Amino acid sequence: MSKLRVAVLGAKGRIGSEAVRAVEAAEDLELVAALGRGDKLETLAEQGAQVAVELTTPASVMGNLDFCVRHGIHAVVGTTGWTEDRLGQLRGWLADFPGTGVLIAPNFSLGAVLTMKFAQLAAPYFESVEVVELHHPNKADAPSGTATRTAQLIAAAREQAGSAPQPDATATALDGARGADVDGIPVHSVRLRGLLAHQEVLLGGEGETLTVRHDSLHHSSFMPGILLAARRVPTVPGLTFGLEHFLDLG
Ligand SMILES: NC(=O)C1=CN([C@@H]2O[C@H](COP(=O)(O)OP(=O)(O)OC[C@H]3O[C@@H](n4cnc5c(N)ncnc54)[C@H](O)[C@@H]3O)[C@@H](O)[C@H]2O)C=CC1
Ligand SMILES: O=C(O)C1=N[C@H](C(=O)O)C[C@H](O)C1
Repeated sequence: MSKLRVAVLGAKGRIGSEAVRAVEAAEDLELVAALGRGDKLETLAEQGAQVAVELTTPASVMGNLDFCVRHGIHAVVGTTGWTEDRLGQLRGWLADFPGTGVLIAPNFSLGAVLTMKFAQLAAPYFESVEVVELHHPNKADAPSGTATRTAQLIAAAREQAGSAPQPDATATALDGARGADVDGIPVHSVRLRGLLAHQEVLLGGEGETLTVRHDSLHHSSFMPGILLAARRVPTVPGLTFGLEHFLDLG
């Protein structure tokens, strides 16, 4: 059986370099390109890449995906910075190339995907919900893509359940003291040497709290999800947001 031809974009980065090793080690995948900043995207077409794993920066991801979609190269995207505007633009490109699949995963680790699911499930049953994400200090964006997505899912679950607004008597606060507001859910970002990627969802009700916590201790935690997505994305045309849809947890 022929191997799936995979390229990695952002191949010299923290997660990209781990992805290069993971693709090389997978018996059913062939690494046909490993591109860093400044390398020519044409290499993807020249090398016959079928799937591009995009792990770059919010500033680079749209240009890379524009190229991939126009060349019928499926994409698995871990890069953060997704807004409704960007998603709309990407959907527009995909509409012109209907056979092409793009998966955007705010987080490729199974534990993080389950954290989001558990938080979404629990959110309507508690009066208060806040998200704390903790990352290495080299991370460029805050809040994390995972925390943003988690808060959006929590907010949607609470709206659907008709939950009351969260109790909060704060009358004065220093800027930032109550975190960022993502769809009404406070999200707090910690940047600390020694950490990699961690998240807690704190839920509070009368006389009880529930904490859902996940820790990525090494970039290897993201690799099974990336490999699964690379294998699956050619069979799922259009835009998919969230690895849970490829895990049948959707
Ligand atoms: N979805 C997930 O599970 C995960 C997502 N991420 C996200 O992935 C992205 C990268 O994270 P890190 O590896 O920590 O950052 P990093 O800064 O270590 O790596 C990014 C790399 O992309 C390169 N790059 C920039 N523009 C490029 C272009 N046009 N073509 C090719 N390479 C380009 C940079 O030179 C750098 O080597 C971030 O947005 C981060 O939040 C990180 C870990 C897990
Ligand atoms: O930059 C990181 O490291 C990570 N980025 C993603 C995010 O912003 O959620 C995924 C994970 O948290 C690691």
